Amino acid sequence: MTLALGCIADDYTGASDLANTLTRAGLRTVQTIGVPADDLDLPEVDAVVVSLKSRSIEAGLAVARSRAAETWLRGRGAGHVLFKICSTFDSTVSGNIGPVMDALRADGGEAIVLVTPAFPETGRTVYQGNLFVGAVPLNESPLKDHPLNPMHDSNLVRVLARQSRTPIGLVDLATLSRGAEAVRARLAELAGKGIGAAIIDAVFDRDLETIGLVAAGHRLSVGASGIGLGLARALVSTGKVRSATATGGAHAAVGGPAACLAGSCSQATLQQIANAERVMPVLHLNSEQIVAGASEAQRALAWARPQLAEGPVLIASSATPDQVSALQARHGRDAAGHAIEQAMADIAEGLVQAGVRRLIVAGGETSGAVVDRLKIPGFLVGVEIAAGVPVLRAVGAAAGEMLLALKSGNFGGPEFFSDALGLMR
Ligand SMILES: Nc1ncnc2c1ncn2[C@@H]1O[C@H](COP(=O)(O)OP(=O)(O)O)[C@@H](O)[C@H]1O
Ligand SMILES: O=C(O)[C@@H](O)C(=O)COP(=O)(O)O
Repeated sequence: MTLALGCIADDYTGASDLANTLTRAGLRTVQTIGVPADDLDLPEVDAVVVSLKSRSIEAGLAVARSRAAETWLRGRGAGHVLFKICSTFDSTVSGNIGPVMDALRADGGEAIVLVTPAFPETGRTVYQGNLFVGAVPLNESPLKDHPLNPMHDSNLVRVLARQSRTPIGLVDLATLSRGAEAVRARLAELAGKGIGAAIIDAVFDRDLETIGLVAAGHRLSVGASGIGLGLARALVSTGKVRSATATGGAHAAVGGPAACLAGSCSQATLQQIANAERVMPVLHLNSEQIVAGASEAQRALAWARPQLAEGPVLIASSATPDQVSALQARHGRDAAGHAIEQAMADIAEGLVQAGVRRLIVAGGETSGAVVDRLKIPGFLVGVEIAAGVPVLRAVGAAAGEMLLALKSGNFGGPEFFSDALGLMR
């Protein structure tokens, strides 16, 4: 297998979002969980997205894991590596976008790296280096209340500079609108001043195509699905990849009981859970009990098991920003998040033991904990449920044939759970 594009995603929902985008743009793509073992049977593909759970871990560990993924991808011929981050630039002052970018840049010997979280299809646009989520700047969006990495600054040049060892520059929309040569000239100018990374504006998909053409001439780029789209289109338009329809075998039905788990506390997910209450039984977990070590997972399983034959169920820990802050004030942010993620993993494991073969998980960190517990080494990409969320078919899972959907907290329409179930047969 010789890869046209190697990708390292800092969480599992983000990885499936990118794998979906690359697939739709004509690249045969597989998503792996971590660096694949040598005996994992991967199909012939153009792109591999290695999923890491590295967004919220200690920066040194995120760097080490990202480097291991990079070595594997480059070893399979990937001339370009995309470090996939969140379209809302989820990170903290200590990382992990800056430290990972710095390390991969040093490894690849890149003078300057293009960085953009723009993903216009989901309302993420960047103008003058400021990230907008829909109509509002990042710091006014629901991301200001994220349980793990609240975002309080929409100026990404500033945000990345705080995390990175290199000075950060800007390629603005006016330059971008003059085309690929103008962008290359601006990058050369910035690199000449010792600037090692540049946030690049992007508002429309056509902007991403210009960015993709320029980025494809480099060894590394950093961004969300939008830059993935640009890179994929560049690889197809320059003939480096022959456009494919879909990776074979991703679409067959698996049947069996279905369940949904929600650990995301995003506004979008809270609305989706409220709407799901009209069409399926929903259990709201007691997060205080989970953190106290009580057997909430067993209670949830006892509640779910007798109902699985009747239809799908949804189990949620999701809470409003005030409730999340109150729990964190009592137990600490990391301890609360970790305990709830592990409870979700316990529940997922129990559900699969009870026969569930179609599983929808809302939340990136939550998905990471669940997929790790289920020991799923990789996914093929199936149909798109909503922008950034495909149906995934597990490859090499301990439980055998399974379909999953890993939903970024912020993605999906108001009826996401029903929409997903309708497509996961
Ligand atoms: N009720 C709650 N109180 C505090 N934290 C919670 C609660 N429910 C879930 N969490 C934690 O919030 C985090 C949500 O992150 P994640 O799953 O990545 O969702 P998103 O995709 O919205 O970012 C996880 O660490 C999860 O365990
Ligand atoms: O780019 C995005 O917004 C998503 O692909 C993503 O990374 C999702 O992260 P979570 O919101 O933490 O699920």
